[in-house]
Amino acid sequence: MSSPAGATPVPPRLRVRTVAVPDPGPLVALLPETDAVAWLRGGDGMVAFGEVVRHKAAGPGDAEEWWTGLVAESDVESDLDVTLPGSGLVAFGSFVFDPDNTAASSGMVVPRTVLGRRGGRAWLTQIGLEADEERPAPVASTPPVGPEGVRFEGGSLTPEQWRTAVSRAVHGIAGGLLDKVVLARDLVAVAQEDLDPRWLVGRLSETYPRCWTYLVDGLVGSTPEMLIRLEAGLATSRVLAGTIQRTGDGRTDLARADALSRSSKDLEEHEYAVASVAAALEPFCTALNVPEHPYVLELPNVLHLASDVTAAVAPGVTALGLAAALHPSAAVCGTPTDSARELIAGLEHLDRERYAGPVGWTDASGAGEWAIALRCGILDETDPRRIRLFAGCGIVAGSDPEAEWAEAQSKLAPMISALVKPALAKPDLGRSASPTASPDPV
Ligand SMILES: C=C(O[C@@H]1C=C(C(=O)O)C=C[C@H]1O)C(=O)O
Repeated sequence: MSSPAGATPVPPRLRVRTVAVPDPGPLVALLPETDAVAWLRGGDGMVAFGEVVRHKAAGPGDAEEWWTGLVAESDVESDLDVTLPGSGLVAFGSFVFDPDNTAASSGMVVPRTVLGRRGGRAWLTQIGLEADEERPAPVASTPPVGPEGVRFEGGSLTPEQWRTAVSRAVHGIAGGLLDKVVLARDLVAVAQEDLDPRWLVGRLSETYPRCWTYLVDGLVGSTPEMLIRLEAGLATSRVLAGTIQRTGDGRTDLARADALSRSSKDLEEHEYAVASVAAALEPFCTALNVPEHPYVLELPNVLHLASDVTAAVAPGVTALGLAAALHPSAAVCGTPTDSARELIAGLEHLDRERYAGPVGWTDASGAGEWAIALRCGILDETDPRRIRLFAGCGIVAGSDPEAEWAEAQSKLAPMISALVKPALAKPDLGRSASPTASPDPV
């Protein structure tokens, strides 16, 4: 079932049943071969399958309106003794980066079956139209198959053209046109056989347990950046900007983390991103906490400057509503937003589609998580052997095109490693290499 963007059809009546279940083991092993949805982090999360309702949304704001109507019409029963975010009625979605410059579309899907785990509790939700019969519980499917013979094709710009685009952006910044712009590039991977997204989800979630690994409508990746998570009135945004590649040598990486936390170029780039998130959150909050200094987030491939912005939100505010207000942040677009968006359209020569847009889920209470779709690829709908990978870099006055190229390459590494056997990525050490480390509350 679907509804065109902009129309307001009568929402269907949904019957939703959530029951507590014994620990189902690794969630990723339960993904079916088709119609699979995944949202995983450190063993917790949700896997979902089947499709009861689909909504082609114009953006998160329109999706919020549609969702409110659907929730009002649904009949939800749960035997859980506590309310677990994500249990009961839930929808997953992904949104394009720039609706004015894409051939792709945004959408939300209500799955038929959801298996979730959080903090040692597991649940099963089954969703159907009122007239539907009871469905049997899911059974494990065949094991995922790794890709063979993957080759890579160049993206929409050659390396030289992309570096020239970066130089032009630096020039524009020096000329006072704008302060920061994020430029992305793409790379196409082609396997000998159809790609199995479950394999990619498995590899990504295993290698990047501190990131949010997602699979929604052929968009697959593992992002370290949380646009907005809302739970029990508390909103959290993990803002990243400012990056340095890891070398694999502990001492060198420690020195790099130290250098990153003192780099004026990276701190400036970070400041724009934090300011954009704080300004967008402000109207929805009763209290807002913006850390004064970033910490260094350590991932297997890169180190990032990171700030966790937290806010107490006013009653009635939802995760989707906040995502609508926050996207696009300066972490993936630039400052000022409109000039950056215009420059991106002029310089990138790339349809970002859903790369760098919000991806995540909402539940009936309005709680949810909307991450920024980074470190990802979009499976080709017409040729399932192909996937387009994306990565971008924040460009400020002090950016060097050669260094930005290398940075984008290291941001492509998670997807490239997941596609190419055996594993290339190093394990996540699960701690910060930074002398300015802070705990990991998100
Ligand atoms: C744009 C990407 O990443 C963003 C840009 C960063 C940077 O320029 O330092 C860091 C994290 C993200 O906010 C990407 O991964 O594609």
